[in-house]
Amino acid sequence: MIEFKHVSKLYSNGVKGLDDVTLQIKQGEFVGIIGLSGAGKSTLLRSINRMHEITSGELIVNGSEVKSLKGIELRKFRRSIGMIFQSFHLVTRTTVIKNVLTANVPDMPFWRVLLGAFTKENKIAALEALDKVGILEKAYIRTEQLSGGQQQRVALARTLAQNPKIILADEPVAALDPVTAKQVMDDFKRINKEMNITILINIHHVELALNYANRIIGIRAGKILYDGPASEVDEDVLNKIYGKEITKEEPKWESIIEY
Ligand SMILES: Nc1ncnc2c1ncn2[C@@H]1O[C@H](COP(=O)(O)OP(=O)(O)OP(=O)(O)O)[C@@H](O)[C@H]1O
Repeated sequence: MIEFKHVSKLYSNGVKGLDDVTLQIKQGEFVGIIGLSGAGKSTLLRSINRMHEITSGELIVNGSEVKSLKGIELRKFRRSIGMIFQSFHLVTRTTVIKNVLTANVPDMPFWRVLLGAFTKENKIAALEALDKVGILEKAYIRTEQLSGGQQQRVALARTLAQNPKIILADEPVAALDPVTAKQVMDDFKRINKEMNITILINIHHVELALNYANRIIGIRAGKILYDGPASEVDEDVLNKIYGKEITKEEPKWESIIEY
């Protein structure tokens, strides 16, 4: 359970990243966070694993008050939350499996890290994670030889190898073409359903958000303007979030519906 109670985030330049946010997200939910550029989507997402510090209010994640975590506790907490970025964050000069195995580094003795001596269990877990995202056969290929979509799947496998309860994905498909974006969203959906991992995705593409997420959080200037089922997001809700005329079906995404 993720619980925001009257959470605000004031950046040092005076910008309100979050403005009195109160919401609860239960284990296993698939949430799409939408809003204009600069609305506060990343701030909301990144406050959950304390990449951003909140300035007031209370944020409780799986029973831990995020603000008060320190040292080993904070590291352990962060390990229970996977993070996926738009730009994959992989070491492309090395193999796919080595990238996935790096998920274990924080728990390994230093000598093992130095020697790159991963245990048999680590390797099996890495291969299982690659299997879950459908790219097991790429395990021993250099990562740079993979397409953008495949690289995002490697990033997802690395996160899964960490056994997270929550995955935070910050614009995970923004750098991908529409067809590949849909495939990566399918991976998120499957992982959410089969493993009951909570998924929170920041996403610019409204139609993708509505098709994949069960719940939509619409944010504007740090304030939550909509929080409810994806099925109830209509054009009035979108106008409120975006402050302009916007339709549910953006033309450029039409092609992938039929794909
Ligand atoms: N480190 C920072 N220092 C000062 N202001 C910041 C910082 N990070 C973000 N902001 C400001 O806080 C507001 C919310 O930013 P945030 O990155 O959360 O928005 P976003 O909705 O994720 O935008 P985008 O879709 O462009 O990524 C913006 O006005 C932004 O300029």
